Amino acid sequence: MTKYDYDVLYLGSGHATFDGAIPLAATGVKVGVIESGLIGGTCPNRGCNAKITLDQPVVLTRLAERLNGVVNGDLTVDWSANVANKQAVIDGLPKMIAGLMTQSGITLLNGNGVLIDNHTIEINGQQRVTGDKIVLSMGQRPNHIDVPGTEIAHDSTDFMNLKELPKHLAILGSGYISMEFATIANAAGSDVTVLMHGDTALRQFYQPFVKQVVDNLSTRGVQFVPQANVSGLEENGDQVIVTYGDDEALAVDYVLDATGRIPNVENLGLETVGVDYTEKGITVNDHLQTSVDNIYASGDVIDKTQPKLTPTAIFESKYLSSVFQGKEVGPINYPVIPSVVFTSPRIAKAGVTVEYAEQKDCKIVRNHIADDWYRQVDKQTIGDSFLMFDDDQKLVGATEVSEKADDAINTLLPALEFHLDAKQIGRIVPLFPSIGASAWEKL
Ligand SMILES: Cc1cc2nc3c(=O)[nH]c(=O)nc-3n(C[C@H](O)[C@H](O)[C@H](O)COP(=O)(O)OP(=O)(O)OC[C@H]3O[C@@H](n4cnc5c(N)ncnc54)[C@H](O)[C@@H]3O)c2cc1C
Ligand SMILES: NC(=O)c1ccc[n+]([C@@H]2O[C@H](COP(=O)([O-])OP(=O)(O)OC[C@H]3O[C@@H](n4cnc5c(N)ncnc54)[C@H](O)[C@@H]3O)[C@@H](O)[C@H]2O)c1
Repeated sequence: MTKYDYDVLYLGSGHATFDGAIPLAATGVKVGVIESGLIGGTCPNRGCNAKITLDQPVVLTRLAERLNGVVNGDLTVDWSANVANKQAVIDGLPKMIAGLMTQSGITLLNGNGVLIDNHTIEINGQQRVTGDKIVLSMGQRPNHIDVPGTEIAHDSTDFMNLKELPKHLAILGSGYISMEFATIANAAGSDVTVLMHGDTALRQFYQPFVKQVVDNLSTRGVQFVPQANVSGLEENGDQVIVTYGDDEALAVDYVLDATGRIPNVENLGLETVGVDYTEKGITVNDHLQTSVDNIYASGDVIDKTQPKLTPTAIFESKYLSSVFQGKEVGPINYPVIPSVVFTSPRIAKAGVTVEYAEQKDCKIVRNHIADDWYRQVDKQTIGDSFLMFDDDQKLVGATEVSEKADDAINTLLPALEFHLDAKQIGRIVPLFPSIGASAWEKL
């Protein structure tokens, strides 16, 4: 019997918590989860699930565009209906996730938690609860650009809730959110200007592929302003004047600040308790343990080299769950974590990058996959992939730009993660015809 209220107490209820906390509680471990906002956190409520629902009509209109003449009639995206559909898809998720948690025996505690000592969290300055072990999984929040008038700009959550599409939209930054939302807004008819920080969009992805996406968006009317150096935002009636560059000004109806996300580490008592952190998040060792022995961290709030994505948060929460069940004693051993930007076409990647492979003299195979007969079924014209192999001819990296890049990279993950050799690859028989078959035949 523990002398604490809970064996494990989590701060935050996103993927960094619930994927591991649910199986943990199901084993009889006493688990509490403190959440100040919507249960489930960013991904289901204002991230992945919401965004991919808004993106679905883009996929459909692009498909209809490619098959024009085979399919007749112009498709248009109704923004308000798209937002309403998104809401209908995600509305039930907090309740569903809360149900899974409580059914497994987790106690949900509503409110803002602050560490008082290494075993105690105070909720809303009133109730105090204790845990033998504490897991910090507070995630991140949107950055606000540091210029006069920054409060006029909106974040991705605001944007996804807009009832009406802005006629002219300015997006600050050219990372994931900027490029995905530029794609969605442009397809729905908005006049989009992307004000870039430097010269490159989507720095984490292979730049020749990024160029194909940027060029495609440009032909569709999206304006990209490199080195924009935004210096201020000012309201002018219904419009916002964005000043940038050498005294240039742009009048728009709406500004989306997509200049990154910052970890939630302030005003949480971390200093009081002695939990170390940097501006990139909480410092952990290879057991996801913070500088305080009984306090762990999981998900986006960690300062780490792995991408701050849902699959990483899920893997970390499951790892901690195993540690707390006494199953796993070794350090965390991250698998290959893929990433994708849901533009149209999409860019996806996993394993070593093309640049790394070039430096290391790996064998690099380029495939112009738009030539594949299966990609011609829906008339894909943009489609390239690079496959990187080590000296033993084993796949160590892959990246693709295409409408189906997410499916193609997903399908290659077993080869990457388990270093499959030619004989093992020969034992994989994908469904035919499929993206899987098309991807495996290149190995
Ligand atoms: C617009 C957008 C689109 C995205 N799309 C994708 C995608 O397509 N694929 C992908 O893999 N990733 C995507 N991501 C990233 C993904 O959402 C995150 O990596 C993931 O949600 C991280 O989970 P987490 O549990 O670490 O943090 P979160 O889900 O952010 O959960 C943290 C929780 O902690 C709570 N909290 C914070 N402080 C306190 C406190 N003091 N007391 C109580 N509760 C607190 C918060 O309210 C929140 O609910 C996207 C993100 C955004 C913003
Ligand atoms: N498909 C996905 O998996 C997906 C989609 C959306 C978000 N996410 C996650 O959410 C995170 C946040 O997304 P994001 O797009 O906000 O961040 P990001 O890090 O991808 O991009 C931030 C952009 O803002 C620019 N920038 C930074 N400081 C600036 C400044 N002062 N002025 C102007 N521009 C500036 C950067 O150069 C970059 O282009 C991502 O890093 C990712 O972890 C993932």
